[in-house]
Amino acid sequence: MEYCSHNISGDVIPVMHFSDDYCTDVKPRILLMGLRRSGKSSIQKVVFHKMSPNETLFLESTNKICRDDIANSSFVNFQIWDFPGQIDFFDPTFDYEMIFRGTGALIFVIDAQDDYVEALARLHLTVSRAFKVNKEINFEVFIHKVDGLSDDHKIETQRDVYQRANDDLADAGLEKIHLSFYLTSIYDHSIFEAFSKVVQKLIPQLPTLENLLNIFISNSGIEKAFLFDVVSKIYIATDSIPVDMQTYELCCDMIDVVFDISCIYGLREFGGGSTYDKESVAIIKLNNTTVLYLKEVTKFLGLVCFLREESFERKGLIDYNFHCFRKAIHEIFEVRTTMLRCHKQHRGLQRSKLGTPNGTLGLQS
Ligand SMILES: Nc1nc2c(ncn2[C@@H]2O[C@H](COP(=O)(O)OP(=O)(O)OP(=O)(O)O)[C@@H](O)[C@H]2O)c(=O)[nH]1
Repeated sequence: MEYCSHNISGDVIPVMHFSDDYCTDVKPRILLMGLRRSGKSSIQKVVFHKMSPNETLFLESTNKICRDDIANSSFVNFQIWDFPGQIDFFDPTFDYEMIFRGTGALIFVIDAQDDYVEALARLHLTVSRAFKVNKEINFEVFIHKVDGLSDDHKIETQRDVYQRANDDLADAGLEKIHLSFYLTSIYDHSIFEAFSKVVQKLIPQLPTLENLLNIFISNSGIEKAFLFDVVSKIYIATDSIPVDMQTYELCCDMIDVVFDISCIYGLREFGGGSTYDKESVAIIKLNNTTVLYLKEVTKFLGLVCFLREESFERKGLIDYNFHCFRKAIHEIFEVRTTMLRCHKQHRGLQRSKLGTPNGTLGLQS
Protein backbone atom coordinates (compact mmCIF):
# COMPACT_ATOMS: atom_id res chain seq x y z
CA MET A 1 0.00 0.00 0.00
CA GLU A 2 1.46 3.36 -0.85
CA TYR A 3 0.71 6.71 0.66
CA CYS A 4 1.90 10.14 -0.10
CA SER A 5 2.26 12.92 2.39
CA HIS A 6 3.34 16.50 1.98
CA ASN A 7 6.05 18.13 3.93
CA ILE A 8 5.92 21.70 4.97
CA SER A 9 7.58 22.93 1.82
CA GLY A 10 4.88 21.15 -0.16
CA ASP A 11 7.04 18.36 -1.61
CA VAL A 12 5.31 15.04 -2.01
CA ILE A 13 6.84 12.36 0.19
CA PRO A 14 6.03 8.77 -0.72
CA VAL A 15 5.41 6.81 2.44
CA MET A 16 5.13 3.05 2.66
CA HIS A 17 2.74 1.59 5.18
CA PHE A 18 4.92 -0.41 7.54
CA SER A 19 2.31 -3.01 8.35
CA ASP A 20 2.33 -4.25 4.78
CA ASP A 21 4.27 -7.45 5.48
CA TYR A 22 5.22 -8.21 1.96
CA CYS A 23 6.64 -4.91 0.96
CA THR A 24 10.43 -4.96 0.77
CA ASP A 25 10.69 -1.21 1.26
CA VAL A 26 8.71 -1.27 4.47
CA LYS A 27 10.25 0.84 7.18
CA PRO A 28 8.63 1.52 10.50
CA ARG A 29 8.56 5.23 11.02
CA ILE A 30 9.92 6.87 14.14
CA LEU A 31 8.80 10.42 14.80
CA LEU A 32 10.92 12.78 16.84
CA MET A 33 8.77 15.51 18.32
CA GLY A 34 9.01 18.11 21.05
CA LEU A 35 9.22 21.84 21.62
CA ARG A 36 11.80 24.04 19.92
CA ARG A 37 15.39 23.58 21.06
CA SER A 38 14.50 20.50 23.09
CA GLY A 39 17.32 18.61 21.33
CA LYS A 40 15.61 16.59 18.57
CA SER A 41 18.05 17.28 15.75
CA SER A 42 21.02 16.81 18.10
CA ILE A 43 19.77 13.35 19.08
CA GLN A 44 19.42 12.31 15.47
CA LYS A 45 22.81 13.69 14.45
CA VAL A 46 24.68 12.19 17.41
CA VAL A 47 23.10 8.73 17.23
CA PHE A 48 22.94 8.21 13.48
CA HIS A 49 25.48 10.57 11.96
CA LYS A 50 28.38 10.36 14.41
CA MET A 51 28.26 14.08 15.16
CA SER A 52 30.18 14.92 18.32
CA PRO A 53 27.90 16.33 21.06
CA ASN A 54 29.78 19.65 21.19
CA GLU A 55 29.14 20.27 17.50
CA THR A 56 25.38 20.27 18.12
CA LEU A 57 25.79 23.69 19.73
CA PHE A 58 26.03 25.06 16.19
CA LEU A 59 22.96 23.30 14.79
CA GLU A 60 20.44 25.65 13.28
CA SER A 61 16.77 25.43 14.13
CA THR A 62 14.90 22.96 11.90
CA ASN A 63 12.20 24.71 9.89
CA LYS A 64 10.84 21.81 7.86
CA ILE A 65 10.23 18.14 8.47
CA CYS A 66 13.47 16.24 7.95
CA ARG A 67 13.10 12.64 6.92
CA ASP A 68 16.09 10.45 7.43
CA ASP A 69 16.15 6.88 6.15
CA ILE A 70 18.19 4.72 8.48
CA ALA A 71 18.91 1.68 6.39
CA ASN A 72 22.30 0.71 7.74
CA SER A 73 21.22 -2.77 8.77
CA SER A 74 18.45 -5.13 7.83
CA PHE A 75 17.22 -5.08 11.38
CA VAL A 76 17.57 -1.37 11.97
CA ASN A 77 15.67 -0.34 8.95
CA PHE A 78 13.37 2.57 9.55
CA GLN A 79 12.79 6.24 9.02
CA ILE A 80 13.15 9.06 11.44
CA TRP A 81 11.10 12.17 10.96
CA ASP A 82 12.45 15.16 12.78
CA PHE A 83 9.69 17.70 13.32
CA PRO A 84 10.58 21.35 13.71
CA GLY A 85 9.54 22.55 17.14
CA GLN A 86 7.46 25.48 15.95
CA ILE A 87 5.22 23.53 13.56
CA ASP A 88 1.56 23.40 14.38
CA PHE A 89 0.92 19.96 13.00
CA PHE A 90 -2.71 20.17 13.99
CA ASP A 91 -3.18 22.85 11.40
CA PRO A 92 -6.14 21.62 9.27
CA THR A 93 -3.99 21.79 6.14
CA PHE A 94 -1.47 19.41 7.67
CA ASP A 95 -2.29 15.75 7.18
CA TYR A 96 -1.34 14.37 10.59
CA GLU A 97 -3.55 11.30 10.18
CA MET A 98 -1.41 10.19 7.28
CA ILE A 99 1.72 10.65 9.35
CA PHE A 100 0.53 8.87 12.48
CA ARG A 101 -1.00 5.99 10.56
CA GLY A 102 2.38 4.70 9.41
CA THR A 103 4.23 5.38 12.63
CA GLY A 104 5.89 2.71 14.77
CA ALA A 105 7.17 4.89 17.59
CA LEU A 106 6.68 8.48 18.59
CA ILE A 107 9.54 9.93 20.62
CA PHE A 108 8.61 13.09 22.47
CA VAL A 109 11.63 15.03 23.69
CA ILE A 110 11.28 17.16 26.84
CA ASP A 111 14.08 19.54 27.82
CA ALA A 112 14.67 18.74 31.50
CA GLN A 113 16.77 21.87 31.98
CA ASP A 114 13.85 24.10 31.05
CA ASP A 115 10.41 24.65 32.54
CA TYR A 116 8.49 21.69 31.13
CA VAL A 117 4.86 22.73 31.76
CA GLU A 118 4.31 23.74 28.13
CA ALA A 119 6.10 20.60 26.91
CA LEU A 120 3.76 18.42 29.00
CA ALA A 121 0.69 20.12 27.53
CA ARG A 122 2.08 19.53 24.05
CA LEU A 123 2.91 15.92 24.89
CA HIS A 124 -0.67 15.33 26.00
CA LEU A 125 -2.10 16.89 22.85
CA THR A 126 0.27 14.97 20.57
CA VAL A 127 -0.21 11.61 22.24
CA SER A 128 -4.00 11.83 22.44
CA ARG A 129 -4.29 12.83 18.77
CA ALA A 130 -1.85 10.16 17.63
CA PHE A 131 -3.60 7.47 19.68
CA LYS A 132 -6.92 8.29 18.05
CA VAL A 133 -5.40 7.64 14.62
CA ASN A 134 -3.19 4.67 15.48
CA LYS A 135 -3.52 2.59 18.66
CA GLU A 136 -0.36 0.61 17.86
CA ILE A 137 2.12 3.48 18.26
CA ASN A 138 4.73 3.11 21.02
CA PHE A 139 4.89 6.38 22.93
CA GLU A 140 8.39 7.11 24.21
CA VAL A 141 9.21 10.17 26.32
CA PHE A 142 12.84 11.29 26.43
CA ILE A 143 13.45 13.46 29.48
CA HIS A 144 16.44 15.02 27.80
CA LYS A 145 19.55 17.09 28.67
CA VAL A 146 19.79 15.47 32.12
CA ASP A 147 23.57 15.94 32.06
CA GLY A 148 22.93 19.29 33.73
CA LEU A 149 21.04 17.76 36.68
CA SER A 150 22.24 16.14 39.91
CA ASP A 151 21.31 12.48 40.48
CA ASP A 152 18.58 13.42 42.98
CA HIS A 153 17.22 16.07 40.66
CA LYS A 154 17.10 13.55 37.78
CA ILE A 155 15.00 11.09 39.78
CA GLU A 156 12.73 13.85 41.03
CA THR A 157 12.22 15.22 37.49
CA GLN A 158 11.43 11.78 36.12
CA ARG A 159 8.91 11.14 38.90
CA ASP A 160 7.29 14.54 38.37
CA VAL A 161 7.07 14.21 34.56
CA TYR A 162 5.72 10.65 34.88
CA GLN A 163 3.09 11.74 37.41
CA ARG A 164 1.88 14.81 35.55
CA ALA A 165 1.83 13.17 32.12
CA ASN A 166 -0.17 10.18 33.40
CA ASP A 167 -2.50 12.39 35.46
CA ASP A 168 -3.30 14.41 32.35
CA LEU A 169 -4.10 11.21 30.46
CA ALA A 170 -6.25 9.88 33.32
CA ASP A 171 -8.19 13.18 33.49
CA ALA A 172 -8.94 12.80 29.78
CA GLY A 173 -10.03 9.17 30.24
CA LEU A 174 -7.02 7.93 28.28
CA GLU A 175 -5.40 5.67 30.91
CA LYS A 176 -5.06 3.03 28.20
CA ILE A 177 -2.18 4.97 26.66
CA HIS A 178 1.13 3.67 27.89
CA LEU A 179 4.05 6.09 28.02
CA SER A 180 7.63 4.89 28.50
CA PHE A 181 10.12 7.32 30.07
CA TYR A 182 13.90 7.55 29.63
CA LEU A 183 16.46 9.93 31.12
CA THR A 184 18.72 10.94 28.23
CA SER A 185 21.66 13.10 27.29
CA ILE A 186 23.80 13.29 24.16
CA TYR A 187 26.86 13.75 26.38
CA ASP A 188 26.86 10.13 27.58
CA HIS A 189 25.62 6.70 26.45
CA SER A 190 22.09 7.18 27.80
CA ILE A 191 20.79 8.39 24.43
CA PHE A 192 22.11 5.24 22.69
CA GLU A 193 20.62 3.03 25.38
CA ALA A 194 17.23 4.73 25.12
CA PHE A 195 17.25 4.55 21.32
CA SER A 196 18.18 0.87 21.53
CA LYS A 197 15.10 0.18 23.62
CA VAL A 198 12.87 2.14 21.25
CA VAL A 199 14.22 0.29 18.22
CA GLN A 200 14.03 -3.14 19.90
CA LYS A 201 10.28 -2.72 20.40
CA LEU A 202 9.97 -2.44 16.61
CA ILE A 203 11.89 -5.62 15.81
CA PRO A 204 9.48 -8.54 15.40
CA GLN A 205 12.34 -11.08 15.60
CA LEU A 206 13.48 -9.81 19.03
CA PRO A 207 12.37 -12.84 21.11
CA THR A 208 14.18 -15.17 18.68
CA LEU A 209 17.34 -13.07 18.84
CA GLU A 210 17.25 -13.00 22.65
CA ASN A 211 16.78 -16.74 22.74
CA LEU A 212 19.75 -17.30 20.47
CA LEU A 213 21.91 -15.01 22.61
CA ASN A 214 20.86 -16.83 25.79
CA ILE A 215 21.78 -20.19 24.30
CA PHE A 216 25.06 -18.80 22.99
CA ILE A 217 26.26 -17.23 26.27
CA SER A 218 25.19 -20.10 28.51
CA ASN A 219 27.12 -22.61 26.36
CA SER A 220 30.21 -20.46 26.02
CA GLY A 221 30.86 -19.17 29.55
CA ILE A 222 30.16 -15.59 28.49
CA GLU A 223 28.82 -13.07 31.02
CA LYS A 224 27.00 -10.75 28.62
CA ALA A 225 26.59 -10.37 24.86
CA PHE A 226 25.16 -7.55 22.77
CA LEU A 227 24.15 -7.71 19.14
CA PHE A 228 25.07 -4.26 17.88
CA ASP A 229 24.22 -2.28 14.85
CA VAL A 230 27.85 -1.22 14.60
CA VAL A 231 27.23 2.00 12.70
CA SER A 232 24.87 3.57 15.23
CA LYS A 233 25.99 1.62 18.35
CA ILE A 234 22.36 0.78 19.00
CA TYR A 235 22.10 -2.72 20.41
CA ILE A 236 19.28 -4.49 18.72
CA ALA A 237 19.24 -7.42 21.16
CA THR A 238 20.98 -8.77 24.23
CA ASP A 239 20.64 -11.85 26.45
CA SER A 240 18.15 -11.79 29.31
CA ILE A 241 20.68 -10.84 32.04
CA PRO A 242 19.90 -7.22 33.04
CA VAL A 243 21.99 -4.60 31.23
CA ASP A 244 24.63 -2.90 33.33
CA MET A 245 25.31 0.59 31.94
CA GLN A 246 29.07 0.30 32.47
CA THR A 247 29.28 -2.92 30.45
CA TYR A 248 27.26 -1.35 27.66
CA GLU A 249 29.52 1.72 27.66
CA LEU A 250 32.63 -0.47 27.45
CA CYS A 251 31.18 -2.35 24.48
CA CYS A 252 30.33 0.96 22.73
CA ASP A 253 33.86 2.22 23.37
CA MET A 254 35.24 -0.98 21.89
CA ILE A 255 33.25 -0.44 18.69
CA ASP A 256 34.63 3.11 18.48
CA VAL A 257 38.21 1.91 18.93
CA VAL A 258 37.84 -0.87 16.36
CA PHE A 259 36.27 1.43 13.78
CA ASP A 260 38.74 4.24 14.33
CA ILE A 261 41.70 1.91 13.93
CA SER A 262 40.09 0.17 10.92
CA CYS A 263 39.42 3.50 9.22
CA ILE A 264 43.02 4.60 9.70
CA TYR A 265 44.85 1.34 8.99
CA GLY A 266 42.21 -1.06 7.63
CA LEU A 267 41.56 0.41 4.18
CA ARG A 268 43.54 -0.90 1.25
CA GLU A 269 45.63 1.38 -0.88
CA PHE A 270 43.61 4.13 -2.60
CA GLY A 271 40.85 3.70 0.01
CA GLY A 272 39.52 0.44 -1.50
CA GLY A 273 37.76 -2.33 0.45
CA SER A 274 35.66 -2.01 3.55
CA THR A 275 36.62 -1.32 7.15
CA TYR A 276 34.16 -3.91 8.38
CA ASP A 277 33.87 -7.35 6.81
CA LYS A 278 33.74 -11.09 7.54
CA GLU A 279 37.30 -11.00 8.86
CA SER A 280 36.56 -8.27 11.39
CA VAL A 281 37.41 -9.45 14.86
CA ALA A 282 38.88 -7.72 17.92
CA ILE A 283 39.95 -8.80 21.39
CA ILE A 284 40.57 -6.32 24.19
CA LYS A 285 41.87 -7.60 27.54
CA LEU A 286 41.21 -5.26 30.42
CA ASN A 287 43.34 -5.02 33.55
CA ASN A 288 40.52 -6.38 35.71
CA THR A 289 40.62 -9.90 34.19
CA THR A 290 37.76 -9.28 31.80
CA VAL A 291 37.88 -9.65 28.04
CA LEU A 292 35.89 -7.90 25.33
CA TYR A 293 35.46 -9.94 22.17
CA LEU A 294 33.96 -8.50 18.97
CA LYS A 295 33.08 -10.45 15.84
CA GLU A 296 31.27 -9.65 12.63
CA VAL A 297 27.81 -11.24 12.31
CA THR A 298 26.41 -9.61 9.19
CA LYS A 299 27.45 -6.68 7.07
CA PHE A 300 26.11 -4.25 9.65
CA LEU A 301 25.77 -6.29 12.82
CA GLY A 302 28.46 -7.21 15.29
CA LEU A 303 28.45 -9.33 18.42
CA VAL A 304 30.30 -7.90 21.41
CA CYS A 305 30.87 -10.33 24.29
CA PHE A 306 31.96 -9.55 27.81
CA LEU A 307 33.65 -12.45 29.59
CA ARG A 308 36.19 -13.50 32.24
CA GLU A 309 39.78 -14.19 31.19
CA GLU A 310 39.55 -17.82 32.33
CA SER A 311 36.48 -18.42 30.13
CA PHE A 312 38.39 -17.00 27.18
CA GLU A 313 40.85 -19.90 27.49
CA ARG A 314 38.16 -21.96 25.77
CA LYS A 315 38.24 -19.71 22.70
CA GLY A 316 37.84 -22.69 20.37
CA LEU A 317 34.50 -23.55 21.94
CA ILE A 318 33.37 -19.91 21.87
CA ASP A 319 34.29 -19.63 18.19
CA TYR A 320 32.44 -22.83 17.33
CA ASN A 321 29.33 -21.65 19.19
CA PHE A 322 29.65 -18.28 17.51
CA HIS A 323 29.74 -19.99 14.13
CA CYS A 324 26.39 -21.70 14.94
CA PHE A 325 24.96 -18.44 16.29
CA ARG A 326 26.00 -16.54 13.15
CA LYS A 327 24.43 -19.21 10.95
CA ALA A 328 21.16 -18.95 12.88
CA ILE A 329 21.09 -15.16 12.49
CA HIS A 330 21.59 -15.52 8.75
CA GLU A 331 18.72 -18.01 8.68
CA ILE A 332 16.47 -15.44 10.34
CA PHE A 333 17.23 -13.08 7.47
CA GLU A 334 16.65 -15.84 4.97
CA VAL A 335 13.22 -16.66 6.40
CA ARG A 336 12.05 -13.17 5.59
CA THR A 337 13.64 -13.22 2.15
CA THR A 338 12.06 -16.61 1.44
CA MET A 339 8.70 -15.35 2.65
CA LEU A 340 8.93 -12.44 0.23
CA ARG A 341 10.03 -14.72 -2.60
CA CYS A 342 7.23 -17.22 -1.90
CA HIS A 343 4.69 -14.45 -1.82
CA LYS A 344 5.90 -13.16 -5.18
CA GLN A 345 5.93 -16.69 -6.63
CA HIS A 346 2.47 -17.36 -5.25
CA ARG A 347 1.16 -14.28 -6.99
CA GLY A 348 2.93 -15.30 -10.20
CA LEU A 349 1.55 -18.79 -9.82
CA GLN A 350 -1.99 -17.56 -9.53
CA ARG A 351 -1.53 -15.63 -12.74
CA SER A 352 0.16 -18.42 -14.68
CA LYS A 353 -1.54 -21.41 -13.14
CA LEU A 354 -1.88 -24.25 -15.68
CA GLY A 355 -3.68 -27.33 -14.42
CA THR A 356 -1.94 -30.55 -15.60
CA PRO A 357 -3.87 -33.78 -16.06
CA ASN A 358 -2.74 -35.36 -12.77
CA GLY A 359 -3.68 -32.20 -10.85
CA THR A 360 -0.14 -30.96 -10.23
CA LEU A 361 0.65 -27.39 -11.09
CA GLY A 362 2.68 -26.36 -14.06
CA LEU A 363 4.71 -23.18 -14.03
CA GLN A 364 5.23 -21.06 -17.07
CA SER A 365 8.90 -20.36 -17.55
N1 LIG B 1 23.25 20.02 27.79
C1 LIG B 1 22.70 19.44 26.74
N2 LIG B 1 22.39 20.17 25.63
C2 LIG B 1 21.82 19.52 24.59
C3 LIG B 1 21.53 18.14 24.60
N3 LIG B 1 20.95 17.81 23.42
C4 LIG B 1 20.89 18.94 22.70
N4 LIG B 1 21.41 19.99 23.39
C5 LIG B 1 21.54 21.39 22.94
O1 LIG B 1 20.24 21.92 22.76
C6 LIG B 1 20.26 22.90 21.72
C7 LIG B 1 19.10 22.69 20.76
O2 LIG B 1 19.29 21.47 20.08
P1 LIG B 1 18.57 21.11 18.69
O3 LIG B 1 18.95 19.71 18.41
O4 LIG B 1 18.83 22.13 17.66
O5 LIG B 1 17.05 21.20 19.12
P2 LIG B 1 15.75 20.92 18.23
O6 LIG B 1 14.74 20.32 19.14
O7 LIG B 1 16.10 20.15 17.02
O8 LIG B 1 15.33 22.40 17.86
P3 LIG B 1 14.37 22.92 16.65
O9 LIG B 1 15.07 22.53 15.39
O10 LIG B 1 14.31 24.40 16.85
O11 LIG B 1 13.06 22.26 16.83
C8 LIG B 1 21.64 22.80 21.05
O12 LIG B 1 22.42 23.89 21.49
C9 LIG B 1 22.21 21.49 21.58
O13 LIG B 1 23.62 21.52 21.72
C10 LIG B 1 21.88 17.39 25.78
O14 LIG B 1 21.69 16.18 25.90
N5 LIG B 1 22.44 18.10 26.81
